[in-house]
Amino acid sequence: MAEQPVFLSDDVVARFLSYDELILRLEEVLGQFSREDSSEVVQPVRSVMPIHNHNGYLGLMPAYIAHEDTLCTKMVAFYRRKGNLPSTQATVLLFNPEYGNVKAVMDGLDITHKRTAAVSAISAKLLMPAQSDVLCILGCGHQAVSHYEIFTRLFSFKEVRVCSRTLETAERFAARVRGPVKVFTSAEEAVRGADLIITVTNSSEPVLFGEWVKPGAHVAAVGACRPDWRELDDVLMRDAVIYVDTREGAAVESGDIILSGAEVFAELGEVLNGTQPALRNKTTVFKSLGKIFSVKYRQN
Ligand SMILES: NC(=O)C1=CN([C@@H]2O[C@H](COP(=O)(O)OP(=O)(O)OC[C@H]3O[C@@H](n4cnc5c(N)ncnc54)[C@H](O)[C@@H]3O)[C@@H](O)[C@H]2O)C=CC1
Ligand SMILES: O=C([O-])C1=[NH+]CCC1
Repeated sequence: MAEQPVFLSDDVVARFLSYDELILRLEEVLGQFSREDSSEVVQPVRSVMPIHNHNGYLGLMPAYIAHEDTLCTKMVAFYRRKGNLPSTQATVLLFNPEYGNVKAVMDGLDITHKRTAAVSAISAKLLMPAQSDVLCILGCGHQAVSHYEIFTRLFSFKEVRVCSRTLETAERFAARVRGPVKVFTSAEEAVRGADLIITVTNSSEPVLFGEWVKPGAHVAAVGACRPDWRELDDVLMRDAVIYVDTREGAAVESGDIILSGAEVFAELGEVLNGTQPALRNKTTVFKSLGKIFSVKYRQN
């Protein structure tokens, strides 16, 4: 009989996750995923089901890495709502690939926050202007915190600006993070002149407009993960070079790509593999949807 799965709570998972390890691991997996001749990393487009009564969605995200025999899935529930209820919940199951039994059940919230921020940081490493002094974060929720942590750890900015839907949320964020932050009440003022812009809102309408964006800036667009949701306007989508985590996912899930008709230039993994260039001198957008995901867990 199979052993009982272990359960790892969010605080235990948080203790195991380091940004440095995550970046190395995600660069490896993004590259493997994007190799045309490779079935090493199998990750179908997630299936997403609406939770009608609660303005939410449940997404199933299975992944299999053949060369290391890792089989796992994340289940993520995400909501568009105001107030104190959480906007995302996630659980990760790690399987024994030979028998199909579950070896570990992990709370997936910290994984979701840190993994997403780590992939955005990889996009910035590849695509942000060589001289990047000003970081602007639009949206001040959970993802904003993990993005702030990793971006200020990896890069040196002269100024970090934030703006959210309400001044109160932005001020709460500024009080929570360690380090200087300039709170703006106008998104336009926060964005103008920024070298790197991160959108981490739960908005379904554009919050970032091409007219505001400095030529050559890099945008990591993390919210708007539904085909009818937007964070970026048509002008930005038309003028920027668009990078994604997976082309198939972008074609069915990203409202910014589908509704603007923008063409995807490359997957981040293709840039990491050297098969597509990092056009650092152009205005670039990395549209993140959250696909590349895999878990290794050693019981000892
Ligand atoms: N791409 C990916 O891999 C992932 C994407 N997400 C998405 O990222 C987004 C953010 O997630 P969380 O931080 O967990 O959500 P959250 O609910 O903690 O924070 C959302 C923030 O957006 C702000 N906001 C809403 N409308 C705004 C507007 N018009 N202008 C400025 N700020 C606005 C809210 O005030 C709040 O501070 C969500 O859309 C979520 O679904 C979440 C996980 C992974
Ligand atoms: O990958 C992820 O966890 C999510 N993507 C969109 C909402 C949550």
